[in-house]
Amino acid sequence: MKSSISISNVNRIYKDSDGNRVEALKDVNLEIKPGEFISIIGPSGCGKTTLLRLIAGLDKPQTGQLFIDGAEITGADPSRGYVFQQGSLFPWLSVRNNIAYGLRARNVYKSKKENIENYIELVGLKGFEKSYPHQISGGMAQRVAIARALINEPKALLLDEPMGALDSFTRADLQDKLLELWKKDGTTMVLVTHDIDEAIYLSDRIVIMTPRPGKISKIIDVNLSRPRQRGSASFLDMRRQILEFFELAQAIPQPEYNI
Ligand SMILES: Nc1ncnc2c1ncn2[C@@H]1O[C@H](COP(=O)(O)OP(=O)(O)OP(=O)(O)O)[C@@H](O)[C@H]1O
Repeated sequence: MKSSISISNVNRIYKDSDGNRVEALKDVNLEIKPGEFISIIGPSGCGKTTLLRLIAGLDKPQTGQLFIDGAEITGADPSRGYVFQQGSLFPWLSVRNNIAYGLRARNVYKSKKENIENYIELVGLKGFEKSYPHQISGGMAQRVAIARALINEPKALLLDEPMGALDSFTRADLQDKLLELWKKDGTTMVLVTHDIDEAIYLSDRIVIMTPRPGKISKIIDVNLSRPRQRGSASFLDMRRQILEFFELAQAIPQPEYNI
C-alpha cells in the first residue's frame, strides 16, 4: 500500500511574536511517487516541519493545495502516519499498549490485535512488551513510535527527525530497521532530517530547502545502489555536492550537520 503525494503552489505564512510575516513556505511544489523514500533537509527554520504538518493534514496552507492519491488533504487521517522527534509515547501505557493505541482509537482492536505481536517483532522489541516508556532506551522508544504509526497500515509515513536525539550507533541501527520496513511494505516515506548522511543513506530523492522564505531550492536524485556504503566514493561525493550547495547558498554554518 503506497500513496502518491502532490504539493501544488503551497504558501504558508505565520506571524511572529512581533506581528511580522514569516513566510514559512513560499510557492512549494513537489510530486512524490508511490513508494518513494523522500528526505527533506535544510537549516533550522526553512519550513521542513511546516511542510510535513501540511502533508499530515495537521495544518492548512493559505494558498495552494496538497493531494494524496489525487484527493485533496483536508485533515489528519491514520492513512498518513506521523512520527515525532521524541517523547511522543504515552507514558502511562506499556510498549504493547502504545503500539495498540491506534487500533483501539479506530475501533479495530479485536480484528487486528494479532498484528501487534508482528510489529513488536518487526521493530525488534520482543520481550519488552510490558515495559513502560521510562524503562526503555531512546532508540527503543522511537522504534515503538514507528510501530505505533505502522500498525495503522499507513499509505504514507511522515517522519519528523525521528532519529535526531539518538546516538550514532542507535541511529544507524534504526535507519536499517526503517529501510527493512520500507522494503517490506513499500510505504511512501517522507523524512525530515538534519543529517545529510542519513538522507543519502535512506532516500530515493533529497529535497533541499532554504529559509526566508522557506522554499525548495534543489532536489537531488540519489542514484546509488542499495545497500549503500557510507564510506564509498560515490556516497562521499554526494555528501560533498550537498555541502557545496549549502556553502554556495550560504544557508548554514557547516557544524549544524553531522558530517
Ligand atoms: N505556529 C507558528 N507560529 C509562528 N511561526 C511559526 C509557526 N510554526 C513555524 N513558524 C515559523 O515558520 C518558519 C518555519 O518553521 P519550521 O518549524 O517549519 O522550520 P523547520 O525547518 O522545521 O525548523 P527546525 O529544523 O528548527 O525544526 C520558522 O521561521 C518558524 O519560526
